Amino acid sequence: MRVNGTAWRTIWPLDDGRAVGIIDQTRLPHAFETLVLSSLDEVAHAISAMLVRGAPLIGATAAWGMAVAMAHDASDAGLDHAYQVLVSTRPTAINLRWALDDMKAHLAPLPAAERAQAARARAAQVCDEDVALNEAIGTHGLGIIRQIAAGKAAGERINILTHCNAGWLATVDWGTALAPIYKAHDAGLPIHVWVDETRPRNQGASLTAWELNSHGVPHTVIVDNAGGHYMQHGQVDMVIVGTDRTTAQGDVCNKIGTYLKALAAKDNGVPFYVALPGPTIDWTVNDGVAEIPIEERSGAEVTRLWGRTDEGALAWVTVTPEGSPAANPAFDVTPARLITGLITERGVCPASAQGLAGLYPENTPAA
Ligand SMILES: CSC[C@H]1O[C@H](OP(=O)(O)O)[C@H](O)[C@@H]1O
Repeated sequence: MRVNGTAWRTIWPLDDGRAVGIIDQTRLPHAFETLVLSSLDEVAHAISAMLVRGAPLIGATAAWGMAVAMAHDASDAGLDHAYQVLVSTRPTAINLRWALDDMKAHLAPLPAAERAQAARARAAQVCDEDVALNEAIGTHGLGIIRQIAAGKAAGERINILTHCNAGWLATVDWGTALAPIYKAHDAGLPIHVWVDETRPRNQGASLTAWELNSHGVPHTVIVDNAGGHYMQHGQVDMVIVGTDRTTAQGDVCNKIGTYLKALAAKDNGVPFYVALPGPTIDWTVNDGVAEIPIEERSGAEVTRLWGRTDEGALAWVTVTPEGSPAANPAFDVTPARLITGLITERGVCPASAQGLAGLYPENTPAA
């Protein structure tokens, strides 16, 4: 995506794959800073500390983490160690395990001397594939937005609510939930986006708003608790969110608060769509609430906020009394029954085993 006229991806190889460059997303929106990750541990920290985040980007970063690791130690022990370090960084987004399993399958059969080059090539392919998947999601999602626009007066604003950040910053490029929005905006449709701030890490207020600002997409940042109110007052034409893991039955695990948005959408007859790239489907689980591990992050993410002071300094502030404990589940699961449709790179389908089987027949067990 372009930032001030310069085309960016969220991650890129350096030093012939012995290092990778990233955008440090913990510094946005107040500072656009890049970092060089030149060791397995630096890559692992970038994922666990959310310098990079978003299911597809976590997978892509892990793939590059394997390439960086192979450049330093391509032995069988080195391969296993790299896998274990990276797979333990964050538990919920299935893209992490998918990418690591993919890399290990490509590398394990090779002689150690060939692994570094093979890892670089496969990691680059994972990134290019992600970009293509997301652009295809954008195209299919644009069709949904056009259908919604057809039901409104010519030129009437189309209001879309999104939660967290599932934009190009959450992927290698294009994004998932925001890809249809970029396509619609670029096609000249009168799009407006309600941006959930998305406590506690404020991926909406800090990242989605920054993305939409950079691309010139009209938007309004709102508190997480305002979405239902706008739906009740006919101010939301559709909801579109991302996903960190979708089950074979169509249950969707996404940023905490997504489930509540889906309940409000159902109650108000607002179409609720999930942008879903194939690698985010976990074909081994069915019941998302029972089976998907929910990451519990530090309570300090709830009790403290990072931002810019009126004097322009970047600082942390504490918003709770000393001694007040805080709980911080990072995701929740939206049951398939609350989802209008899944927007994938292969087309749009119902959130159901049958819907997914129709688009991904190679992954569904024979009847
Ligand atoms: C395109 S998937 C983005 C997905 O990832 C986010 O989680 P996090 O920022 O903690 O990595 C959020 O669930 C987004 O919907």
